[in-house]
Amino acid sequence: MLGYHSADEIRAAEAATGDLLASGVLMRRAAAGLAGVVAAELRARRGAVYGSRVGLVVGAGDNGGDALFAGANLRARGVAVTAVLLAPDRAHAAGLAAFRRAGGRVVDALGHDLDLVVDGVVGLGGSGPLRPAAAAVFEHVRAPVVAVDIPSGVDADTGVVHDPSVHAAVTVTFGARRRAHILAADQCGRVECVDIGIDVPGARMVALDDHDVATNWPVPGPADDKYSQGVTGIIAGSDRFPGAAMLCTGAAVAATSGMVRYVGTAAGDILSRHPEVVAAPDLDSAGRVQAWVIGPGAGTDDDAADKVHSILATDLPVLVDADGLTVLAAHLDWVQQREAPTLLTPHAGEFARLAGAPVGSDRVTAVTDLATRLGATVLLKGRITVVADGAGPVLVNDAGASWAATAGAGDVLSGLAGALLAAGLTARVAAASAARVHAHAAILAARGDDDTSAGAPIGASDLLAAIRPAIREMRSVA
Ligand SMILES: NC(=O)C1=CN([C@@H]2O[C@H](COP(=O)(O)OP(=O)(O)OC[C@H]3O[C@@H](n4cnc5c(N)ncnc54)[C@H](O)[C@@H]3O)[C@@H](O)[C@H]2O)[C@@H](O)CC1
Ligand SMILES: Nc1ncnc2c1ncn2[C@@H]1O[C@H](COP(=O)(O)OP(=O)(O)O)[C@@H](O)[C@H]1O
Ligand SMILES: [K+]
Repeated sequence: MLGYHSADEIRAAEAATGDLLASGVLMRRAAAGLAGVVAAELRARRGAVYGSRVGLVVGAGDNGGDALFAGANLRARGVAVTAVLLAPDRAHAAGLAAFRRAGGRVVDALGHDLDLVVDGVVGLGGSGPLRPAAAAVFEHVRAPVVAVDIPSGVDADTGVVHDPSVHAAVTVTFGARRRAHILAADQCGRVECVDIGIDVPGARMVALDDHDVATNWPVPGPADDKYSQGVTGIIAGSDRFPGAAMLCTGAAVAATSGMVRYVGTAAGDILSRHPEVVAAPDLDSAGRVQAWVIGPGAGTDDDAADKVHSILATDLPVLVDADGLTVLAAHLDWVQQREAPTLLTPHAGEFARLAGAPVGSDRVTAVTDLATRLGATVLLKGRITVVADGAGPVLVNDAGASWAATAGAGDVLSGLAGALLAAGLTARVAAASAARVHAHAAILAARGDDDTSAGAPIGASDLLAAIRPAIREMRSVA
């Protein structure tokens, strides 16, 4: 599990070091770590550090100070280092002196023959987009960028990527990861965290890793039978959308052992593809389950609404998705009154219906607020999945690729997460674990049989077929 911290948490941890901060020791450590990563990057990209060319873009604060001290360190390793100072009068004085002493050159514009560019414009102190002077410099940069702390123009806490902003190949951070490092993962590139000897508190934002997912994933034990592992109930599909029921039910079958029950009009299609599913025409004859998934392709008419109401009136864990969420938007009290766990899995449009306003740029706060208001766990879909229950740390998952942005992929996700709920995982862990396996399955499906493949577009059926391989791969690391 990796933690991600807010700018305030980092600043407090730095301040708590007292002298180390005031004397500049923290900055020297940060700069030494930064120079080490830049050197390793040069070695990897061109085979040698000595004789390579690095450009620094230096802002007015300590972020620029890090870059200048690192520049001095790189000079000592035989790197030709030039620096553009965006605010020459306010550049970090000690850093600039060290840089000059080491033979670094201050220039008006970066050369075109650089091996790497270091973005030391702004870090935690930044706000808004890159300002025009900085943007003008980066407009001509073709070399890969190593960002100091955070790519400039990216908000440290919300991960909002302003325009313009820096797109980094590598981001080097200090002491602990910032929230932007996962919320704007694509903009940050590879993130390297350098130890500078600060103590950060437990993170309020975390990401499960493959090992966490694998150890939580329910698999049958010696004493298990088909009932003991939790039976998943699925209410999905309609005459218009039978496919949603197939995808959702198929995902639940693939996710866990035990049993999946299905209620709805797509029973014929489902049984022909998944004969292990136990289907029933209505709720009364459905049999017992340990968690329900309701909504994918299920329609929004009165009958569909009645079903959502009845299911939410049970004391079982319930996952509501898709059409179920549209129904729910007019009856939020059905969720607010519940004692049992409720997991809602909206995409941005469904989120806006539930919350009464668009997600906005601060996705984490928006999801946390809705979860708190409803007393439910909310999973907001997208490249970066955000899961909040208003109580514990927010769980975030970076899909790492966007192949899952395809119709029906959400139905697969709800089947997966619902099966984990039925197996007894908490709503937050079920949601985050499902998101991670779903994302990995999308990558495997896009890659096909060829490990080296750059990938090709997939449909949700391909994603479904890759669920088991994804679980296998994750379990093999645990
Ligand atoms: N405090 C410490 O001891 C340490 C701080 N460190 C570095 O210090 C950074 C924080 O330094 P500061 O608090 O001085 O702040 P920054 O250097 O991040 O930014 C402050 C400066 O950037 C300007 N600025 C703000 N937004 C801008 C934008 N969008 N475009 C262009 N310029 C903009 C501001 O006017 C201000 O002059 C961290 O991110 C980290 O890189 C590290 O050296 C680790 C130790
Ligand atoms: N840009 C993206 N990158 C990665 N995954 C994405 C992206 N956009 C959407 N997804 C994922 O794909 C699925 C889409 O779900 P959804 O929008 O509900 O589609 P549908 O209702 O057609 O199934 C979700 O699991 C979501 O997290
Ligand atoms: K930066």
